[in-house]
Amino acid sequence: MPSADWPVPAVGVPVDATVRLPGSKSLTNRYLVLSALASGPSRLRLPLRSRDTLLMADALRSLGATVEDCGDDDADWYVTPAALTGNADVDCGLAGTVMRFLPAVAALNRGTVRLDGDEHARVRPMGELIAALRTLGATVEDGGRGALPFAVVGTGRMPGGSVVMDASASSQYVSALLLAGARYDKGVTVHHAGTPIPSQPHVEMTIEVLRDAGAVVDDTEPDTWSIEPSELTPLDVMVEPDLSNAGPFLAAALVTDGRVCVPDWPQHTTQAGDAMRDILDAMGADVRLTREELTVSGDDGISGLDVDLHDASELTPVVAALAALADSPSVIRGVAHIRGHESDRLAGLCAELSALGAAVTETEDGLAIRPAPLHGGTWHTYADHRMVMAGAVLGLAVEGIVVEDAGSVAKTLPQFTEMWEQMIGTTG
Ligand SMILES: O=C(O)C1=C[C@@H](OP(=O)(O)O)[C@@H](O)[C@H](O)C1
Ligand SMILES: C=C(OP(=O)(O)O)C(=O)O
Repeated sequence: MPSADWPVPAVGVPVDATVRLPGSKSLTNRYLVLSALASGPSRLRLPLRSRDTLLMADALRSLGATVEDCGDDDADWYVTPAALTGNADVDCGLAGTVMRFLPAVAALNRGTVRLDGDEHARVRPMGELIAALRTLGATVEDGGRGALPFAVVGTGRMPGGSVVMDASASSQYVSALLLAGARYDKGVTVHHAGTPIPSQPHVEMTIEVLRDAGAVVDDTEPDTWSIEPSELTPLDVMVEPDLSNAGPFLAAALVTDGRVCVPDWPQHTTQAGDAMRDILDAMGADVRLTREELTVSGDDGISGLDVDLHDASELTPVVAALAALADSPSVIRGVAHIRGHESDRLAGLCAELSALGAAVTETEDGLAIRPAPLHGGTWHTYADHRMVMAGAVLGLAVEGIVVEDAGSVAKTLPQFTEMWEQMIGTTG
């Protein structure tokens, strides 16, 4: 994995490849948290091993849980919970799931947990979650910043109860309180008050995995979620492939008029990345899902589209790259909050696509992209894995794209550049 610049290999012929994706980041980190809070050991089969999930495993270890390799090729994780106790320093890296989920777990710990992360992690939104944790009974020392770094000072139990918060900056605030909430004395009721919560499928994912662990969750009222206090049962789960990480590979089929097949695409899933099937279809691909695999084929260019990515905002960089290569203009809406993702994705995509020759306008909640002939150049990535993936998609069609700091893709897919080169290498 290059940590420096990556000249994206151009491809002269249609790709024709089967690409097997490692496990979902969002599922792996939820399963890790639930396993560490469960009443006995759990087994996670084929979890994702990437920077975000390794940081989560380390964070839970520092609170007392054991996370060990097991299974064929040591590909699985065996997680043994323990009483959460002691003082710890947690590195959140740039992982939203660690910086949001872990404080809600740390509130159950007896001792002080100090959390910090990458430079950009310190500007990712946290304030509403910190305030909500305080309302539910936690002591959080943040020097009034409402952001990393901060410390959670725990007594070994957390009262819980009801809280109103504005989760319009990130669905992860709601997921965090629910994931830990079954272990709070009174459980948790969260009511969201604000503009519509983004990335709603991720909340549905949280509820689904909690129910798998025996939790009782009420989601019948709009914008309100309640979890009863209860034990969590140990898990034995196979982690689905990461469908958001599949996005750039599937996009390659459309860009090159080729064919890309992803085995084990789930028939039912709460992963937001599943939305890529409809997006690719709307952009002109032939998309077929069978029990065994998803196959995407392109054969006649790329159509622009008008799409609301509020529910699947992590797909924005790759969809924007496709839009810049399309035959007609596109509008991406509903993603104002991704200014608070790993980088300010709206500003970054606008600057980088414009620098290659596209006509891009940043709107209040998205991007308007008018394709134009693109030229090569450095694609800056702002330490953002999905910017690396977007640069790779552009490089399929535009000669001379150099993706800066491609190593940051390790956040969710350390093997990305090797997989990409292999996909191109399997071309006929
Ligand atoms: O809970 C999760 O696993 C995630 C929730 C979403 O966050 P936001 O609600 O902040 O968009 C998503 O974009 C992120 O990649 C993963
Ligand atoms: C937004 C993302 O990640 P997170 O918020 O989990 O760091 C992402 O993976 O696109």
